[in-house]
Amino acid sequence: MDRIEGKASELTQRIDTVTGGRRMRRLRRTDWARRLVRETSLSINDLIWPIFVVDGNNIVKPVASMPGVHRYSVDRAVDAAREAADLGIPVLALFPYTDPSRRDEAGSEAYNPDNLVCRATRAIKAAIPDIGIMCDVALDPYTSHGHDGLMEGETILNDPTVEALCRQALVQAEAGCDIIGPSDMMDGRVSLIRETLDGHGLRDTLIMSYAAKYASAFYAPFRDAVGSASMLKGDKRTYQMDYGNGDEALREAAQDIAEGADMIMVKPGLPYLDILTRLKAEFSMPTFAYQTSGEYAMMMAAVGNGWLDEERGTMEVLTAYKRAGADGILTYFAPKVAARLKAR
Ligand SMILES: NCc1[nH]cc(CCC(=O)O)c1CC(=O)O
Ligand SMILES: [Mg+2]
Repeated sequence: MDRIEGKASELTQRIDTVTGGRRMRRLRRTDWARRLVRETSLSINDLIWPIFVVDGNNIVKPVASMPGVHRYSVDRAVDAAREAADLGIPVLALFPYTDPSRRDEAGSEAYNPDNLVCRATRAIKAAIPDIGIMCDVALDPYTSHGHDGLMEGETILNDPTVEALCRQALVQAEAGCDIIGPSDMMDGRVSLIRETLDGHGLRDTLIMSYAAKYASAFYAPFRDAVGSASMLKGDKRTYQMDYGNGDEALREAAQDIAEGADMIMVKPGLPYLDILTRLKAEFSMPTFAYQTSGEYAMMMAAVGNGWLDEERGTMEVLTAYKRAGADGILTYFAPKVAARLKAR
């Protein structure tokens, strides 16, 4: 009775008046309450781990601009896949480092059925059949000019590139790749890739299109990792999207979905969370985000300097991706995050 009749101080009365007595901090007081009302949680099932593969044997070679990230020879990529499967990571995305000697103007190594990515796919599938394998479709790891498409003078040709991409997707799918990820941003490629796969009886191979892929400064360390940084002449702004545009991402995604994409992706991630939210709200498709090499490098540089706590930083950022609408995230932090989530 005392408490009910007890008079709060004048300050408390004023705060009760402005808040209507609804004190927001009540739900934040304890760990159990915070966990109870948390709207979004990150799980191991949300993670796709991109790894770099390289020719040779028993090689695990660090990528200088991405502390903690390595290039693996096929045998060691199989070990990485086993580690990923043991952690419960659903999918591994493979990217090849291609020696300059294997590159040409046409990027023809892209559709060599025995190229590095196909060999890695076959080896991983044979050893660990239950992990999903995703392969990038774009010519940049294979071209001597570092572009995603075929070049004529200064122009990146759309239609002849699409033909090459179809051949690339086919050798990857035939090698056992589960998810084809066209990252090239040519027009019409999703539909022609679907047609090619179906025409070869590969109706179960999934397509995750890089639907909204922006011309970004945040790919720089990746280009180092696949060896195209020093090759690249000019930039990719005639095919990747302009970072000032949001509506265009909706039109891009609408096209890719109409053409048969099973899943769509936004890339980069952190500077484009608004795009992620809009695409998820508009299309209700399985929607993914790529936490790019530049985002990874930025965070790891701060971690290396002692300016950012890696565990807290990664959990916060990856959860933010999910809150924004991502069903999953391609992230170089995947194995570390999965190990921490598993240990909880
Ligand atoms: N088409 C190639 C490709 N696929 C994925 C990335 C970037 C990945 C990353 O930065 O982590 C790129 C680079 C680019 O478009 O130049
Ligand atoms: Mg498109």
